[in-house]
Amino acid sequence: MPGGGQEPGSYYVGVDVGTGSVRAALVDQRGVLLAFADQPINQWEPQFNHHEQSSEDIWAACGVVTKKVVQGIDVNRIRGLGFDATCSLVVLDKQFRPLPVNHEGDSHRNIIMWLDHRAVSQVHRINETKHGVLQCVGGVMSVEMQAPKLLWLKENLRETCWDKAGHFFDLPDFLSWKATGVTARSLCSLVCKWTYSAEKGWDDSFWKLIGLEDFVADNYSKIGNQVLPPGASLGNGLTPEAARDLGLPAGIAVAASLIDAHAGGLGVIGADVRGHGLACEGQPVTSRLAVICGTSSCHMGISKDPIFVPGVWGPYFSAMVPGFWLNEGGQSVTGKLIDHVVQGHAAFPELQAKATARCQSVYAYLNSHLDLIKKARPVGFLTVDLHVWPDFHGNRSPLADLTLKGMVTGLKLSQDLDDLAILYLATVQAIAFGTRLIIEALEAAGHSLSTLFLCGGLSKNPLFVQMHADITGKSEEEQRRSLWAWQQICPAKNRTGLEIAGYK
Ligand SMILES: Nc1ncnc2c1ncn2[C@@H]1O[C@H](COP(=O)(O)OP(=O)(O)O)[C@@H](O)[C@H]1O
Ligand SMILES: O=C(CO)[C@H](O)[C@H](O)COP(=O)(O)O
Repeated sequence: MPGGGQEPGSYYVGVDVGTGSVRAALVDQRGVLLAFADQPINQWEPQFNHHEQSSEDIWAACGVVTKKVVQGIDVNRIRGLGFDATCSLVVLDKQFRPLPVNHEGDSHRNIIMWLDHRAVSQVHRINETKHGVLQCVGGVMSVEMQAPKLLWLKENLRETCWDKAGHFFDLPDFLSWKATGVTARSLCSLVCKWTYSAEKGWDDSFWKLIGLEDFVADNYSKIGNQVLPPGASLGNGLTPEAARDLGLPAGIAVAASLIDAHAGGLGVIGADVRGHGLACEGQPVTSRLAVICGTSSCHMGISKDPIFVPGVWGPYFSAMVPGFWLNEGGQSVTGKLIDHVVQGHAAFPELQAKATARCQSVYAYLNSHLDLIKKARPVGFLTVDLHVWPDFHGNRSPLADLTLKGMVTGLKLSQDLDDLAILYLATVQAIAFGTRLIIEALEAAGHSLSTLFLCGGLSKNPLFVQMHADITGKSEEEQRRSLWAWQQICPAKNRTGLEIAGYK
């Protein structure tokens, strides 16, 4: 039984729907992690830049992981459930059934994923309007946000999808609806991805100007006209049907959701750093930058007053830490880019065989291989003749240019394991330089940052963490002490951390 020893008073379940998998955690009332489970989810790429998922597939995966983490406990001690997910667009008809977001008419694939870049002409036209709401997303709307995708559906799938649609959800809000039957949306998703304003609500002039006056006409019922702060309790809690699906007791409290990067940012930015002799101890929470690095990387910086950073999303009020403004930098593909570069190399089969023989991940093997070939100088010098520009999927921040492409200079005729290891290193360094570019943009606009706090899959890669310290750090002393890789988020410590920083 998880947690052993003294029976805690209460349990809480958190579900994190990432790009590649669904994860669930069971924690007690102190925030101590008691159990963890993950379950892969399907992704479809029917054509280049079209990325789709299934809401039914994701909900089923949620049930697999929640049932696993509550095995062996008294489920009647479970007090609450919360969801976070990627900001993908879920489409349902008026009876809440999935609708196809593809030309094949496959309604099982009813999600346009966050990294989908199909709506290029739509987002170009939206940005050409120079409408005022664009000042809340760094001046340029991303093709990955919801308005361009909604316009694409109206212009391309009018009969098979748009005219039949009853509900458009951000994925985190779909999950809380599925759990409670409540269609209220979270302030987090609507403010960050839909142009909703916490103080003014929807801006009719924006939706009319871009050709989506449909939403204004029905008072935004399809995209949400009841908005709650993240963490607010929804309706009567978990419905009996959802309780059966998830293996949890009906009626437990279900929280209004968060986008995945915002949940990771909230968990990390308030980390309790006392007693580690770190430079950031006693520094304000606004001097911390949370970097949620997985398939993508999201750079979450908060401030007491709004800061406009050209090319960086936000400023968003109370979208992550209540009472604070949020700026979100980002790199659309980081883990995905490293996987793409490594798996596409001619020496990958040899790498895979050697890593398997050593019972290591390919990244652990590559990291040790780099140490083997680095000779006398620090490993970072191995790429003195090889450089990567990482914008293989456009530049999210701070250049905010979806047309940019990736680049590699310094290639030779050889394609052996050494070449693969050095190309992998150059890619990791390029991503760290991208983070440095985002930090410089944030600081030029008014942020004062001293420490990076990493979480997500890439924070398990010591080379990725070290290159971020080396490339973004200010001095040798600060480099060693300034980066705090928080791989195991423990809410109890973070709650204490937020109290340290003076924020309850
Ligand atoms: N132990 C590890 N070492 C190196 N890279 C890792 C490790 N674990 C996960 N990753 C990378 O992190 C990315 C997935 O990040 P994760 O946060 O787990 O998922 P998601 O993006 O779905 O939220 C993938 O690119 C994967 O290769
Ligand atoms: O835009 C987002 C957050 O604002 C996406 O949800 C995020 O970039 C995807 O996260 P991950 O890389 O963990 O799958």
